[in-house]
Amino acid sequence: MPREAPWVEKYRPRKLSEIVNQEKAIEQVRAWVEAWLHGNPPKKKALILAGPPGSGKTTTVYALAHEYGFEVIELNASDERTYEKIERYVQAAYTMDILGKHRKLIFLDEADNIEPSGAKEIAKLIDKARNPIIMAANHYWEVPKEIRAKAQIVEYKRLTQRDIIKALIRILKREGITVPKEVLYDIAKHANGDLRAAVNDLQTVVTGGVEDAHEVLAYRDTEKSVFQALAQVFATDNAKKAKIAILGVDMFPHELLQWIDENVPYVYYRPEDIARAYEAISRADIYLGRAQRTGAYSLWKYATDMMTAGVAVAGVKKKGFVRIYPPKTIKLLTESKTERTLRDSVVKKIMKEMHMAKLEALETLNYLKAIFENNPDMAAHFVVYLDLDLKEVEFIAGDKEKAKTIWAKSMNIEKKLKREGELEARAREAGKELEEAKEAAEEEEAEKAEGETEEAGEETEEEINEEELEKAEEEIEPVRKEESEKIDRPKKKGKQATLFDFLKR
Ligand SMILES: Nc1ncnc2c1ncn2[C@@H]1O[C@H](COP(=O)(O)OP(=O)(O)OP(=O)(O)O)[C@@H](O)[C@H]1O
Repeated sequence: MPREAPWVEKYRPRKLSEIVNQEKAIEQVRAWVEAWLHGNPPKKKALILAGPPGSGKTTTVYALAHEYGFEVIELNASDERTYEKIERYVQAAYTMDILGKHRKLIFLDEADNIEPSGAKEIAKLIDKARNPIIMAANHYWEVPKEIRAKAQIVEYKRLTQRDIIKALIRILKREGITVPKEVLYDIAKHANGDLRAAVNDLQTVVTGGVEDAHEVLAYRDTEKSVFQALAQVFATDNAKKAKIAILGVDMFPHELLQWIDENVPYVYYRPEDIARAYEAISRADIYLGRAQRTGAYSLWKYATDMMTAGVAVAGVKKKGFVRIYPPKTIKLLTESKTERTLRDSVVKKIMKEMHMAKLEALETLNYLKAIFENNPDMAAHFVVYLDLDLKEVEFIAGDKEKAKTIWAKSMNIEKKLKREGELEARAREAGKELEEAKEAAEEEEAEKAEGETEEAGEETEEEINEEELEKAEEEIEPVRKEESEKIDRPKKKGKQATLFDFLKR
């Protein structure tokens, strides 16, 4: 069955006037481009359209080209050969030539991704440009400053939920379909100002059946970045772009692998391409297995490179809209949500108690899983140290029976610690008594030396003092003994504690 064109392309506005709620930006772009066309190139020969994803920047460039008769030369800023390519085009005449070819407009997307090393050269090219250069960026301040200095900024607003709903209704009318109002509200809310995300969600919901809409959107909310990241991985043939796409996805590599694994057959259609993609996946799987067995987590990087870049370049992709499916192995939505919540709460505890950054804490959690699986005694110490609850222990151990054993052991440690606390208090008390007895004895000694007391009285008092001393010594002895047997706990506060603090013991 041929796949339908993505609605984000099908319904991309062709005219500047159709672009929603960016009037001021459009006005600035028009004035700038008209200056070029009137033979009076603006002082700043480049524009930076800056604003959130899915707010209409790319759409503006193409609508502008359409209205004013430009040919768009689209270049990607992260491409290593960008400089060479721009150089080729900036010097081309911008007026229509006698063969009736279009004027050229250079569009440099992701200008916040330009290699800093090339920024100076590109800035020089802007000075020499004979064609309009328009750049787009989500983060204006991440565009290299040499380039910012040469370009005029045009700001794009984040679209409101109202703008998004209006745009979605327009699409539905043209498709001749209706969708319940609540679903539209839900989509607009989840989109967070990104109309591209909203249109993709609408198409997903309509294709998959409106009855599942709420579930799909809820899933999408928690897994937002993975849907977006995978759509990017599967849309590119560029290894570097595929690797960059998954940065910031809050997931372990083996989870991500399941997602990629699930979606390969929907992206490729030729058997040899599917085989190549699975070859990359199985190599990633081998790296992950090795990392798990040996603890060499640096292998994660190779694994993620294989599953992203390796899969992205595996062959010819199907054309059109890519719907990303969640892996079947992550069964019920609720289950995965609970697991995620548990994982987050454990990671937070590791970060707090061990003074670690999130990434490090995630890695530590991996070690903890191995410890909980193989060494219940050590695991029990971690339970106490991190103040984990039973659910969290079950999550880390991955097995209810193991979790019970660890939990019972941790209770014993808690009890011991509690006794230790009491003993410490008693030792402090006994120490105090000992001090007092010593002081009294010393006083006595001094009095005796001065010969100011009677012999009989001296003896009685001396006997009492010695008795007190002995009693106090007796009391303190078991406390000292217990003290020396006390469980060693790594210091909680101050310097970052590592797993090695435990493993060294
Ligand atoms: N202001 C808008 N008016 C109408 N449609 C819009 C608007 N903004 C975005 N869209 C729609 O959303 C989709 C994505 O828009 P566009 O490619 O222009 O986003 P962008 O701002 O360039 O995002 P990014 O920074 O991610 O490249 C397009 O299909 C377009 O139809």
